[in-house]
Amino acid sequence: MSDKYDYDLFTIGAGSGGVRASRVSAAHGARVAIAEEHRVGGTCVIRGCVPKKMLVYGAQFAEDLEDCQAFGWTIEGKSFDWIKLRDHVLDDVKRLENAYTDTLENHDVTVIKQRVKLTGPHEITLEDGSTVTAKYILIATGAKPRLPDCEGHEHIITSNEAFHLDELPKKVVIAGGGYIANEFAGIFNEFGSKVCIVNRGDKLLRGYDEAVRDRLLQISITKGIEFRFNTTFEYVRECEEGGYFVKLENHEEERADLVMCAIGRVPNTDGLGLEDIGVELGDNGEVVVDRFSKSSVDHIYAVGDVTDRVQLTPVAIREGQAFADTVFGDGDPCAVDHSCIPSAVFSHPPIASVGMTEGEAKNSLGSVKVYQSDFRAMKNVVAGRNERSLFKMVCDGANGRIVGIHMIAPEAPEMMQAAAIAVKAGLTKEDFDATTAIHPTMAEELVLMR
Ligand SMILES: Cc1cc2nc3c(=O)[nH]c(=O)nc-3n(C[C@H](O)[C@H](O)[C@H](O)COP(=O)(O)OP(=O)(O)OC[C@H]3O[C@@H](n4cnc5c(N)ncnc54)[C@H](O)[C@@H]3O)c2cc1C
Ligand SMILES: NC(=O)c1ccc[n+]([C@@H]2O[C@H](COP(=O)([O-])OP(=O)(O)OC[C@H]3O[C@@H](n4cnc5c(N)ncnc54)[C@H](O)[C@@H]3O)[C@@H](O)[C@H]2O)c1
Repeated sequence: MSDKYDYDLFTIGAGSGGVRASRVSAAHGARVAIAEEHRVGGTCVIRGCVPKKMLVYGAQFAEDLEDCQAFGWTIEGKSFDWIKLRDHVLDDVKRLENAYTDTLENHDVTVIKQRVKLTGPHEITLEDGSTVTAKYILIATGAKPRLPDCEGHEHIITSNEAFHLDELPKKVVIAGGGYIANEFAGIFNEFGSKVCIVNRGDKLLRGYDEAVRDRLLQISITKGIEFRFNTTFEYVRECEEGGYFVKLENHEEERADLVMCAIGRVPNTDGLGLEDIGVELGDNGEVVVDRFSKSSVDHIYAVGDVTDRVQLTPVAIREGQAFADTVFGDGDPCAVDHSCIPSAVFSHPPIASVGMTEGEAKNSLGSVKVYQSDFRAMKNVVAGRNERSLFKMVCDGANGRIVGIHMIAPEAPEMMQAAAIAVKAGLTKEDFDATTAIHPTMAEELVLMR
Protein backbone atom coordinates (compact mmCIF):
# COMPACT_ATOMS: atom_id res chain seq x y z
CA MET A 1 0.00 0.00 0.00
CA SER A 2 0.99 3.65 -0.41
CA ASP A 3 3.62 5.19 1.92
CA LYS A 4 2.67 8.66 0.71
CA TYR A 5 0.05 8.74 3.48
CA ASP A 6 0.18 7.88 7.19
CA TYR A 7 -2.61 5.34 6.70
CA ASP A 8 -4.29 3.51 3.83
CA LEU A 9 -7.65 4.01 5.56
CA PHE A 10 -8.87 6.45 8.18
CA THR A 11 -12.33 5.63 9.53
CA ILE A 12 -14.32 8.28 11.40
CA GLY A 13 -16.68 6.63 13.88
CA ALA A 14 -16.23 3.31 15.72
CA GLY A 15 -19.82 2.09 15.53
CA SER A 16 -21.30 -0.94 13.76
CA GLY A 17 -20.24 0.11 10.24
CA GLY A 18 -16.89 1.68 11.09
CA VAL A 19 -15.63 -1.18 13.26
CA ARG A 20 -16.49 -3.86 10.68
CA ALA A 21 -14.99 -1.85 7.79
CA SER A 22 -11.77 -1.14 9.72
CA ARG A 23 -11.24 -4.67 11.01
CA VAL A 24 -11.82 -6.27 7.58
CA SER A 25 -9.72 -3.66 5.74
CA ALA A 26 -6.85 -4.36 8.15
CA ALA A 27 -7.30 -8.11 7.57
CA HIS A 28 -6.96 -7.38 3.82
CA GLY A 29 -3.57 -5.80 4.59
CA ALA A 30 -4.45 -2.09 4.87
CA ARG A 31 -2.86 0.19 7.49
CA VAL A 32 -5.92 1.46 9.33
CA ALA A 33 -6.74 4.06 11.99
CA ILE A 34 -10.19 4.68 13.47
CA ALA A 35 -11.34 7.73 15.46
CA GLU A 36 -14.13 7.67 18.04
CA GLU A 37 -15.29 10.75 19.96
CA HIS A 38 -17.49 8.91 22.48
CA ARG A 39 -17.13 5.16 23.09
CA VAL A 40 -16.01 2.29 20.85
CA GLY A 41 -19.05 0.25 19.80
CA GLY A 42 -21.16 3.23 18.73
CA THR A 43 -24.92 3.55 19.05
CA CYS A 44 -25.84 -0.14 18.82
CA VAL A 45 -23.52 -1.33 21.59
CA ILE A 46 -23.36 1.72 23.86
CA ARG A 47 -26.86 3.28 23.67
CA GLY A 48 -29.00 1.42 21.19
CA CYS A 49 -29.91 -2.15 20.26
CA VAL A 50 -27.90 -3.96 22.92
CA PRO A 51 -28.79 -2.13 26.19
CA LYS A 52 -32.34 -1.61 24.83
CA LYS A 53 -32.82 -5.37 24.32
CA MET A 54 -31.51 -6.02 27.85
CA LEU A 55 -34.15 -3.63 29.22
CA VAL A 56 -36.81 -5.32 27.06
CA TYR A 57 -35.86 -8.67 28.64
CA GLY A 58 -36.00 -7.08 32.10
CA ALA A 59 -39.40 -5.59 31.39
CA GLN A 60 -40.88 -8.87 30.11
CA PHE A 61 -40.48 -10.38 33.60
CA ALA A 62 -43.27 -8.10 34.82
CA GLU A 63 -45.77 -10.06 32.68
CA ASP A 64 -44.09 -13.43 33.23
CA LEU A 65 -44.22 -13.02 37.02
CA GLU A 66 -47.92 -12.22 36.76
CA ASP A 67 -48.68 -15.05 34.32
CA CYS A 68 -46.68 -17.68 36.21
CA GLN A 69 -49.43 -17.91 38.85
CA ALA A 70 -51.72 -19.61 36.33
CA PHE A 71 -48.96 -22.20 35.91
CA GLY A 72 -48.96 -22.95 39.64
CA TRP A 73 -46.16 -20.70 40.84
CA THR A 74 -46.42 -18.43 43.85
CA ILE A 75 -43.92 -15.61 44.06
CA GLU A 76 -43.89 -13.90 47.42
CA GLY A 77 -42.57 -10.41 47.99
CA LYS A 78 -41.58 -9.68 44.38
CA SER A 79 -40.08 -6.27 43.81
CA PHE A 80 -38.16 -4.50 41.08
CA ASP A 81 -34.90 -2.57 41.51
CA TRP A 82 -34.28 -0.23 38.53
CA ILE A 83 -30.80 0.82 39.70
CA LYS A 84 -29.73 -2.82 39.91
CA LEU A 85 -30.88 -3.52 36.35
CA ARG A 86 -29.50 -0.22 35.01
CA ASP A 87 -26.06 -0.80 36.49
CA HIS A 88 -25.95 -4.43 35.39
CA VAL A 89 -26.77 -3.36 31.83
CA LEU A 90 -24.21 -0.54 31.90
CA ASP A 91 -21.53 -2.95 33.19
CA ASP A 92 -22.24 -5.32 30.33
CA VAL A 93 -22.03 -2.46 27.86
CA LYS A 94 -18.59 -1.62 29.29
CA ARG A 95 -17.52 -5.24 28.81
CA LEU A 96 -18.63 -5.11 25.16
CA GLU A 97 -16.90 -1.77 24.61
CA ASN A 98 -13.63 -3.36 25.79
CA ALA A 99 -14.22 -6.42 23.59
CA TYR A 100 -14.74 -4.22 20.50
CA THR A 101 -11.59 -2.22 21.31
CA ASP A 102 -9.59 -5.45 21.75
CA THR A 103 -10.83 -6.78 18.40
CA LEU A 104 -9.70 -3.63 16.63
CA GLU A 105 -6.31 -3.61 18.34
CA ASN A 106 -5.80 -7.33 17.70
CA HIS A 107 -6.21 -6.53 14.00
CA ASP A 108 -3.56 -3.79 14.28
CA VAL A 109 -6.10 -1.00 13.82
CA THR A 110 -4.92 2.20 15.57
CA VAL A 111 -7.74 3.44 17.82
CA ILE A 112 -7.80 7.22 18.33
CA LYS A 113 -10.22 8.27 21.05
CA GLN A 114 -10.86 11.81 19.85
CA ARG A 115 -13.29 13.81 17.74
CA VAL A 116 -11.81 14.48 14.31
CA LYS A 117 -12.68 16.48 11.21
CA LEU A 118 -11.49 16.69 7.63
CA THR A 119 -9.20 19.62 6.84
CA GLY A 120 -8.08 18.57 3.38
CA PRO A 121 -8.97 15.96 0.78
CA HIS A 122 -6.66 13.43 2.49
CA GLU A 123 -6.05 15.26 5.80
CA ILE A 124 -7.74 14.61 9.14
CA THR A 125 -7.31 16.94 12.12
CA LEU A 126 -7.64 15.50 15.61
CA GLU A 127 -9.12 17.32 18.62
CA ASP A 128 -5.57 17.81 20.02
CA GLY A 129 -4.66 19.77 16.88
CA SER A 130 -2.42 17.13 15.30
CA THR A 131 -3.05 15.98 11.73
CA VAL A 132 -2.75 12.67 9.90
CA THR A 133 -3.21 11.72 6.26
CA ALA A 134 -4.90 8.77 4.62
CA LYS A 135 -5.34 7.43 1.10
CA TYR A 136 -8.99 6.55 1.73
CA ILE A 137 -11.39 8.06 4.26
CA LEU A 138 -14.53 6.31 5.51
CA ILE A 139 -17.28 8.39 7.12
CA ALA A 140 -19.11 6.14 9.60
CA THR A 141 -20.29 8.79 12.05
CA GLY A 142 -23.85 7.48 12.46
CA ALA A 143 -26.81 9.66 13.40
CA LYS A 144 -28.02 11.61 16.43
CA PRO A 145 -31.50 12.09 17.87
CA ARG A 146 -33.57 14.83 16.23
CA LEU A 147 -34.80 17.32 18.86
CA PRO A 148 -38.06 19.27 18.69
CA ASP A 149 -37.69 23.05 18.54
CA CYS A 150 -40.49 23.80 21.03
CA GLU A 151 -40.11 26.02 24.11
CA GLY A 152 -38.32 24.08 26.85
CA HIS A 153 -36.71 21.51 24.53
CA GLU A 154 -33.68 21.51 26.86
CA HIS A 155 -35.78 19.61 29.43
CA ILE A 156 -36.46 16.76 26.99
CA ILE A 157 -34.32 13.63 27.09
CA THR A 158 -33.60 11.23 24.22
CA SER A 159 -32.85 7.52 24.17
CA ASN A 160 -29.20 8.44 24.90
CA GLU A 161 -30.12 9.53 28.44
CA ALA A 162 -32.86 6.94 29.02
CA PHE A 163 -30.26 4.27 29.85
CA HIS A 164 -28.84 6.37 32.71
CA LEU A 165 -31.92 7.49 34.67
CA ASP A 166 -31.49 7.71 38.45
CA GLU A 167 -35.09 6.77 39.01
CA LEU A 168 -38.04 5.55 37.00
CA PRO A 169 -40.63 8.23 36.25
CA LYS A 170 -44.15 7.83 37.63
CA LYS A 171 -45.34 9.41 34.39
CA VAL A 172 -43.44 9.77 31.12
CA VAL A 173 -44.54 11.52 27.93
CA ILE A 174 -42.75 10.32 24.76
CA ALA A 175 -42.89 12.21 21.47
CA GLY A 176 -42.74 10.00 18.36
CA GLY A 177 -44.59 6.95 17.10
CA GLY A 178 -41.72 4.98 15.61
CA TYR A 179 -39.31 2.31 16.79
CA ILE A 180 -37.83 4.03 19.82
CA ALA A 181 -41.10 5.51 21.15
CA ASN A 182 -42.90 2.14 21.02
CA GLU A 183 -39.96 0.18 22.44
CA PHE A 184 -39.43 2.55 25.38
CA ALA A 185 -43.18 2.89 25.96
CA GLY A 186 -43.26 -0.90 26.44
CA ILE A 187 -40.22 -0.86 28.73
CA PHE A 188 -41.46 1.98 30.99
CA ASN A 189 -45.01 0.62 31.06
CA GLU A 190 -43.88 -2.87 32.17
CA PHE A 191 -41.78 -1.27 34.92
CA GLY A 192 -44.90 0.49 36.22
CA SER A 193 -44.59 4.02 34.76
CA LYS A 194 -47.66 5.68 33.30
CA VAL A 195 -46.82 6.25 29.62
CA CYS A 196 -48.26 8.63 27.04
CA ILE A 197 -47.11 8.57 23.39
CA VAL A 198 -47.51 11.78 21.40
CA ASN A 199 -47.33 11.32 17.63
CA ARG A 200 -47.34 14.01 14.98
CA GLY A 201 -49.23 11.78 12.51
CA ASP A 202 -52.22 9.50 12.93
CA LYS A 203 -50.35 6.19 12.53
CA LEU A 204 -47.68 4.39 14.50
CA LEU A 205 -44.66 2.77 12.85
CA ARG A 206 -44.89 4.06 9.33
CA GLY A 207 -43.71 1.41 6.85
CA TYR A 208 -45.10 -1.56 8.79
CA ASP A 209 -48.23 -3.43 7.69
CA GLU A 210 -51.42 -1.69 8.79
CA ALA A 211 -52.89 -4.81 10.46
CA VAL A 212 -49.91 -5.40 12.77
CA ARG A 213 -49.63 -1.68 13.61
CA ASP A 214 -53.30 -1.60 14.56
CA ARG A 215 -52.89 -4.73 16.67
CA LEU A 216 -49.97 -3.16 18.57
CA LEU A 217 -52.01 -0.03 19.19
CA GLN A 218 -54.95 -2.05 20.48
CA ILE A 219 -52.76 -4.21 22.78
CA SER A 220 -50.79 -1.16 24.03
CA ILE A 221 -54.03 0.63 24.95
CA THR A 222 -55.21 -2.51 26.80
CA LYS A 223 -51.93 -2.50 28.72
CA GLY A 224 -52.60 1.10 29.80
CA ILE A 225 -50.42 3.13 27.40
CA GLU A 226 -52.10 6.38 26.32
CA PHE A 227 -51.84 7.86 22.83
CA ARG A 228 -52.28 11.37 21.47
CA PHE A 229 -52.25 11.50 17.66
CA ASN A 230 -51.91 14.41 15.22
CA THR A 231 -50.21 16.69 17.73
CA THR A 232 -46.76 17.81 18.90
CA PHE A 233 -45.23 19.55 21.93
CA GLU A 234 -46.10 23.23 22.28
CA TYR A 235 -43.99 23.71 25.39
CA VAL A 236 -42.30 21.88 28.24
CA ARG A 237 -41.96 23.94 31.44
CA GLU A 238 -40.30 23.04 34.70
CA CYS A 239 -42.67 22.53 37.59
CA GLU A 240 -41.69 23.97 41.02
CA GLU A 241 -42.53 20.76 42.88
CA GLY A 242 -40.41 18.76 40.40
CA GLY A 243 -41.25 17.32 36.99
CA TYR A 244 -42.67 19.24 34.05
CA PHE A 245 -45.79 20.76 32.59
CA VAL A 246 -46.24 19.52 29.05
CA LYS A 247 -48.56 21.31 26.67
CA LEU A 248 -49.50 19.63 23.39
CA GLU A 249 -51.10 21.47 20.50
CA ASN A 250 -54.91 21.30 20.91
CA HIS A 251 -54.67 19.65 24.34
CA GLU A 252 -54.76 20.75 27.98
CA GLU A 253 -51.46 21.13 29.84
CA GLU A 254 -50.49 17.94 31.73
CA ARG A 255 -47.82 17.03 34.30
CA ALA A 256 -45.06 14.49 33.73
CA ASP A 257 -41.93 13.41 35.60
CA LEU A 258 -40.01 12.76 32.42
CA VAL A 259 -40.34 14.01 28.85
CA MET A 260 -38.59 12.07 26.10
CA CYS A 261 -38.43 12.44 22.35
CA ALA A 262 -37.89 9.79 19.69
CA ILE A 263 -38.79 11.64 16.52
CA GLY A 264 -36.15 10.29 14.17
CA ARG A 265 -32.37 10.47 13.86
CA VAL A 266 -30.30 12.93 11.81
CA PRO A 267 -27.04 11.96 10.04
CA ASN A 268 -23.96 13.15 11.94
CA THR A 269 -22.21 15.40 9.42
CA ASP A 270 -22.19 18.78 11.21
CA GLY A 271 -18.70 20.24 11.60
CA LEU A 272 -16.97 17.37 9.81
CA GLY A 273 -15.64 19.62 7.05
CA LEU A 274 -17.20 17.51 4.30
CA GLU A 275 -18.68 20.32 2.19
CA ASP A 276 -15.33 22.16 2.18
CA ILE A 277 -13.71 19.28 0.31
CA GLY A 278 -16.59 18.79 -2.11
CA VAL A 279 -18.49 15.87 -0.53
CA GLU A 280 -22.15 16.15 -1.55
CA LEU A 281 -24.71 16.09 1.27
CA GLY A 282 -28.44 15.43 0.90
CA ASP A 283 -31.41 17.35 2.31
CA ASN A 284 -31.19 15.62 5.68
CA GLY A 285 -27.41 16.24 5.92
CA GLU A 286 -26.65 12.67 4.82
CA VAL A 287 -23.60 11.75 2.75
CA VAL A 288 -24.85 10.97 -0.74
CA VAL A 289 -23.27 7.69 -1.93
CA ASP A 290 -23.45 5.30 -4.88
CA ARG A 291 -24.21 1.56 -4.58
CA PHE A 292 -20.60 0.93 -3.51
CA SER A 293 -20.93 3.54 -0.71
CA LYS A 294 -18.62 5.94 -2.57
CA SER A 295 -19.32 9.67 -2.05
CA SER A 296 -19.03 12.38 -4.70
CA VAL A 297 -15.27 12.46 -3.92
CA ASP A 298 -13.49 9.39 -5.30
CA HIS A 299 -11.48 8.33 -2.23
CA ILE A 300 -14.14 9.19 0.38
CA TYR A 301 -16.76 6.59 1.26
CA ALA A 302 -19.60 6.50 3.81
CA VAL A 303 -21.50 3.64 5.45
CA GLY A 304 -24.27 3.22 8.01
CA ASP A 305 -26.73 5.73 9.44
CA VAL A 306 -24.77 8.73 8.14
CA THR A 307 -25.92 7.80 4.63
CA ASP A 308 -29.59 7.67 5.75
CA ARG A 309 -30.37 4.57 3.70
CA VAL A 310 -31.65 2.01 6.24
CA GLN A 311 -30.82 2.87 9.86
CA LEU A 312 -30.24 -0.65 11.19
CA THR A 313 -27.12 -2.27 12.64
CA PRO A 314 -26.93 -5.33 10.34
CA VAL A 315 -27.19 -2.98 7.35
CA ALA A 316 -24.35 -0.76 8.60
CA ILE A 317 -22.24 -3.89 9.17
CA ARG A 318 -22.93 -5.21 5.66
CA GLU A 319 -22.08 -1.83 4.13
CA GLY A 320 -18.83 -1.73 6.14
CA GLN A 321 -17.90 -5.25 5.00
CA ALA A 322 -18.73 -4.48 1.34
CA PHE A 323 -16.64 -1.29 1.48
CA ALA A 324 -13.60 -3.15 2.86
CA ASP A 325 -13.91 -5.96 0.29
CA THR A 326 -14.41 -3.50 -2.57
CA VAL A 327 -11.53 -1.16 -1.74
CA PHE A 328 -8.97 -3.52 -0.18
CA GLY A 329 -10.08 -7.04 -1.20
CA ASP A 330 -8.96 -9.13 -4.18
CA GLY A 331 -12.38 -9.77 -5.72
CA ASP A 332 -14.92 -7.75 -7.67
CA PRO A 333 -16.52 -4.64 -6.12
CA CYS A 334 -19.45 -5.60 -3.86
CA ALA A 335 -22.63 -3.61 -3.39
CA VAL A 336 -25.11 -4.29 -0.59
CA ASP A 337 -28.55 -5.47 -1.65
CA HIS A 338 -30.95 -3.24 0.29
CA SER A 339 -34.07 -5.14 -0.78
CA CYS A 340 -36.08 -7.42 1.48
CA ILE A 341 -34.36 -6.42 4.74
CA PRO A 342 -36.13 -8.02 7.74
CA SER A 343 -36.71 -5.81 10.78
CA ALA A 344 -38.30 -5.91 14.21
CA VAL A 345 -39.77 -3.56 16.77
CA PHE A 346 -39.06 -4.81 20.30
CA SER A 347 -42.35 -3.57 21.68
CA HIS A 348 -44.52 -5.59 24.08
CA PRO A 349 -45.38 -7.81 22.17
CA PRO A 350 -42.82 -7.39 19.40
CA ILE A 351 -43.47 -6.89 15.70
CA ALA A 352 -41.36 -8.42 12.94
CA SER A 353 -41.58 -7.94 9.23
CA VAL A 354 -39.96 -8.69 5.89
CA GLY A 355 -40.80 -7.57 2.37
CA MET A 356 -43.86 -5.73 1.11
CA THR A 357 -46.87 -4.77 3.19
CA GLU A 358 -50.29 -5.68 1.79
CA GLY A 359 -50.74 -2.06 0.66
CA GLU A 360 -47.35 -1.92 -1.08
CA ALA A 361 -47.99 -5.24 -2.83
CA LYS A 362 -51.40 -4.07 -4.06
CA ASN A 363 -49.81 -0.92 -5.46
CA SER A 364 -46.95 -2.64 -7.24
CA LEU A 365 -48.24 -6.10 -8.27
CA GLY A 366 -51.13 -7.00 -10.53
CA SER A 367 -52.88 -9.36 -8.17
CA VAL A 368 -52.18 -10.14 -4.54
CA LYS A 369 -53.27 -13.00 -2.29
CA VAL A 370 -53.17 -12.53 1.46
CA TYR A 371 -53.20 -15.30 4.08
CA GLN A 372 -53.70 -14.56 7.74
CA SER A 373 -53.61 -16.31 11.09
CA ASP A 374 -55.14 -14.50 14.06
CA PHE A 375 -54.60 -16.61 17.19
CA ARG A 376 -53.99 -16.56 20.93
CA ALA A 377 -50.64 -18.11 21.87
CA MET A 378 -51.09 -21.20 24.09
CA LYS A 379 -49.11 -19.56 26.89
CA ASN A 380 -51.47 -16.57 26.85
CA VAL A 381 -54.54 -18.85 26.89
CA VAL A 382 -53.31 -20.72 29.99
CA ALA A 383 -52.28 -17.45 31.65
CA GLY A 384 -55.67 -15.90 30.92
CA ARG A 385 -53.95 -13.08 29.05
CA ASN A 386 -56.36 -11.79 26.43
CA GLU A 387 -53.73 -10.88 23.86
CA ARG A 388 -53.98 -12.15 20.31
CA SER A 389 -51.14 -12.60 17.83
CA LEU A 390 -51.36 -11.95 14.11
CA PHE A 391 -49.40 -13.47 11.22
CA LYS A 392 -49.91 -12.24 7.70
CA MET A 393 -48.43 -13.58 4.47
CA VAL A 394 -48.61 -11.48 1.30
CA CYS A 395 -48.19 -13.36 -1.99
CA ASP A 396 -47.95 -12.42 -5.65
CA GLY A 397 -51.29 -13.66 -7.04
CA ALA A 398 -49.69 -14.50 -10.39
CA ASN A 399 -47.24 -17.15 -9.15
CA GLY A 400 -47.76 -17.63 -5.38
CA ARG A 401 -44.33 -16.15 -4.54
CA ILE A 402 -44.28 -14.78 -1.00
CA VAL A 403 -43.46 -11.07 -1.15
CA GLY A 404 -44.00 -10.19 2.51
CA ILE A 405 -44.51 -11.68 5.98
CA HIS A 406 -45.68 -9.60 8.96
CA MET A 407 -46.10 -10.76 12.54
CA ILE A 408 -46.99 -9.45 15.95
CA ALA A 409 -46.47 -12.15 18.56
CA PRO A 410 -44.23 -13.10 21.47
CA GLU A 411 -40.83 -14.02 19.96
CA ALA A 412 -41.89 -12.76 16.50
CA PRO A 413 -38.34 -11.47 15.71
CA GLU A 414 -36.86 -14.93 16.47
CA MET A 415 -39.35 -16.60 14.10
CA MET A 416 -38.93 -13.94 11.43
CA GLN A 417 -35.19 -14.40 11.02
CA ALA A 418 -35.78 -17.90 9.62
CA ALA A 419 -38.89 -16.96 7.63
CA ALA A 420 -36.99 -14.07 6.00
CA ILE A 421 -34.57 -16.53 4.38
CA ALA A 422 -37.49 -18.12 2.56
CA VAL A 423 -38.88 -14.77 1.40
CA LYS A 424 -35.46 -13.56 0.26
CA ALA A 425 -34.98 -16.85 -1.61
CA GLY A 426 -38.26 -16.27 -3.47
CA LEU A 427 -40.15 -19.29 -2.09
CA THR A 428 -43.89 -19.69 -2.63
CA LYS A 429 -46.88 -20.35 -0.40
CA GLU A 430 -46.80 -23.91 -1.80
CA ASP A 431 -43.26 -24.38 -0.46
CA PHE A 432 -44.48 -23.36 3.00
CA ASP A 433 -47.53 -25.66 2.70
CA ALA A 434 -45.21 -28.55 1.78
CA THR A 435 -43.27 -28.08 5.03
CA THR A 436 -44.47 -30.13 8.00
CA ALA A 437 -45.40 -28.14 11.10
CA ILE A 438 -43.53 -28.36 14.40
CA HIS A 439 -46.27 -28.82 16.94
CA PRO A 440 -47.12 -27.23 19.30
CA THR A 441 -45.43 -23.93 18.43
CA MET A 442 -46.50 -20.46 17.37
CA ALA A 443 -44.21 -20.74 14.34
CA GLU A 444 -46.28 -23.62 12.92
CA GLU A 445 -48.89 -21.01 11.96
CA LEU A 446 -46.43 -20.01 9.20
CA VAL A 447 -46.99 -23.31 7.38
CA LEU A 448 -50.69 -23.68 8.24
CA MET A 449 -52.02 -20.31 7.04
CA ARG A 450 -55.24 -20.32 5.09
C1 LIG B 1 -32.28 3.42 21.09
C2 LIG B 1 -31.90 2.74 19.80
C3 LIG B 1 -32.20 1.41 19.63
C4 LIG B 1 -31.85 0.77 18.45
N1 LIG B 1 -32.19 -0.55 18.30
C5 LIG B 1 -31.86 -1.21 17.17
C6 LIG B 1 -32.16 -2.58 17.02
O1 LIG B 1 -32.76 -3.21 17.90
N2 LIG B 1 -31.78 -3.21 15.88
C7 LIG B 1 -31.11 -2.54 14.88
O2 LIG B 1 -30.74 -3.16 13.87
N3 LIG B 1 -30.81 -1.22 14.99
C8 LIG B 1 -31.17 -0.54 16.11
N4 LIG B 1 -30.85 0.79 16.24
C9 LIG B 1 -30.14 1.47 15.13
C10 LIG B 1 -28.62 1.13 15.17
O3 LIG B 1 -28.12 1.40 16.45
C11 LIG B 1 -27.89 1.96 14.12
O4 LIG B 1 -28.47 1.75 12.86
C12 LIG B 1 -26.39 1.57 14.04
O5 LIG B 1 -25.76 1.72 15.29
C13 LIG B 1 -25.69 2.44 12.99
O6 LIG B 1 -24.32 2.17 12.97
P1 LIG B 1 -23.28 3.24 12.38
O7 LIG B 1 -21.97 2.55 12.35
O8 LIG B 1 -23.81 3.82 11.15
O9 LIG B 1 -23.26 4.42 13.44
P2 LIG B 1 -23.04 4.46 15.02
O10 LIG B 1 -23.14 3.11 15.63
O11 LIG B 1 -23.93 5.53 15.53
O12 LIG B 1 -21.51 4.90 15.16
C14 LIG B 1 -21.05 6.18 14.80
C15 LIG B 1 -19.94 6.58 15.76
O13 LIG B 1 -19.26 7.72 15.24
C16 LIG B 1 -18.84 8.53 16.31
N5 LIG B 1 -18.56 9.86 15.76
C17 LIG B 1 -19.45 10.72 15.21
N6 LIG B 1 -18.82 11.84 14.76
C18 LIG B 1 -17.50 11.67 15.05
C19 LIG B 1 -16.34 12.48 14.83
N7 LIG B 1 -16.41 13.65 14.20
N8 LIG B 1 -15.14 12.01 15.27
C20 LIG B 1 -15.06 10.80 15.91
N9 LIG B 1 -16.12 10.01 16.12
C21 LIG B 1 -17.33 10.43 15.69
C22 LIG B 1 -20.02 8.45 17.28
O14 LIG B 1 -19.63 8.79 18.60
C23 LIG B 1 -20.45 6.99 17.14
O15 LIG B 1 -19.85 6.16 18.13
C24 LIG B 1 -31.17 1.47 17.42
C25 LIG B 1 -30.84 2.82 17.59
C26 LIG B 1 -31.21 3.45 18.77
C27 LIG B 1 -30.85 4.90 18.96
N1 LIG C 1 -35.70 -2.30 16.58
C1 LIG C 1 -34.96 -1.57 15.74
O1 LIG C 1 -34.45 -2.07 14.75
C2 LIG C 1 -34.73 -0.12 16.02
C3 LIG C 1 -34.96 0.40 17.28
C4 LIG C 1 -34.75 1.75 17.50
C5 LIG C 1 -34.30 2.57 16.47
N2 LIG C 1 -34.07 2.03 15.24
C6 LIG C 1 -33.62 2.89 14.11
O2 LIG C 1 -33.48 4.22 14.55
C7 LIG C 1 -34.28 5.10 13.75
C8 LIG C 1 -34.79 6.24 14.59
O3 LIG C 1 -35.82 5.79 15.48
P1 LIG C 1 -36.98 6.78 15.93
O4 LIG C 1 -37.97 5.98 16.70
O5 LIG C 1 -36.38 7.98 16.55
O6 LIG C 1 -37.58 7.29 14.54
P2 LIG C 1 -38.72 6.72 13.55
O7 LIG C 1 -38.38 7.28 12.23
O8 LIG C 1 -38.89 5.26 13.70
O9 LIG C 1 -40.07 7.39 14.10
C9 LIG C 1 -40.22 8.76 14.22
C10 LIG C 1 -41.65 9.04 14.64
O10 LIG C 1 -41.71 10.34 15.20
C11 LIG C 1 -42.90 10.99 14.72
N3 LIG C 1 -42.61 12.43 14.79
C12 LIG C 1 -41.77 13.15 14.02
N4 LIG C 1 -41.71 14.43 14.45
C13 LIG C 1 -42.52 14.51 15.53
C14 LIG C 1 -42.86 15.55 16.44
N5 LIG C 1 -42.35 16.77 16.31
N6 LIG C 1 -43.72 15.27 17.46
C15 LIG C 1 -44.25 14.04 17.59
N7 LIG C 1 -43.97 13.01 16.76
C16 LIG C 1 -43.09 13.23 15.76
C17 LIG C 1 -43.09 10.44 13.32
O11 LIG C 1 -44.44 10.55 12.94
C18 LIG C 1 -42.67 8.98 13.52
O12 LIG C 1 -43.76 8.21 13.97
C19 LIG C 1 -35.37 4.19 13.19
O13 LIG C 1 -35.88 4.69 11.98
C20 LIG C 1 -34.68 2.87 13.03
O14 LIG C 1 -34.09 2.80 11.76
C21 LIG C 1 -34.28 0.71 15.00
